[in-house]
Amino acid sequence: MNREEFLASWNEKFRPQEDGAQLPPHHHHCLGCGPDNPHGHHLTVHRRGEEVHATHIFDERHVGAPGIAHGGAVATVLDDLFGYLLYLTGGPAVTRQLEVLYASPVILGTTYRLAARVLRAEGRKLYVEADMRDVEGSLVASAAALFLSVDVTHFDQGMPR
Ligand SMILES: CCCCCCCCCCCCCC(=O)SCCNC(=O)CCNC(=O)[C@H](O)C(C)(C)COP(=O)(O)OP(=O)(O)OC[C@H]1O[C@@H](n2cnc3c(N)ncnc32)[C@H](O)[C@@H]1OP(=O)(O)O
Repeated sequence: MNREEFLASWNEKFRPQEDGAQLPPHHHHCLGCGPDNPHGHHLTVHRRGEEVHATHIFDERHVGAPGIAHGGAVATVLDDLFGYLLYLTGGPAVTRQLEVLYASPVILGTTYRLAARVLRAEGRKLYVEADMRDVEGSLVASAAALFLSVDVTHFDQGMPR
């Protein structure tokens, strides 16, 4: 896929998405959600009203302390989930600042439920928050982030020359 096709395919993702819809991966090799990334989390995300929701199980590829997910892997999933809110806000943005609260260990092989929402938008700034809970509903992690909207040409910086 050349540069023009790549950027066009991303623009296409920002069409309005119905409530309940499964949202498209950012791209096929995205670490958070790309189906073709063997090291990735393969996150599957749905729109639920004005939130985005996912269910996730961390595995041995994400290990930190034995049997427990690495904090960076947890942050990756939360950050990627924030990236799905962009389908609701309607345009590309990138993480400028991310803060994660680790409330309790995230156990490998265990199902967790994640939800993210936009708190407010101020010009280019998008303030977002997310939580991750076990199936009983107890909080295991939460995150707050500032995303800044960018033009699609921002992503040109990473395109092969
Ligand atoms: C086609 C699209 C595809 C979409 C897919 C995308 C998702 C991909 C997958 C998603 C995966 C998940 C996501 C990922 O992994 S995204 C990947 C990780 N993130 C990045 O790579 C971003 C790297 N950073 C940058 O490129 C630049 O810093 C950006 C572009 C973000 C801003 O550089 P720029 O030069 O443009 O901006 P600025 O410095 O003039 O600042 C602008 C304004 O912001 C204010 N400000 C700054 N900091 C703070 C702060 N902490 N609290 C409050 N305010 C703050 C600042 O004062 C100013 O305000 P004002 O003076 O204007 O009022």
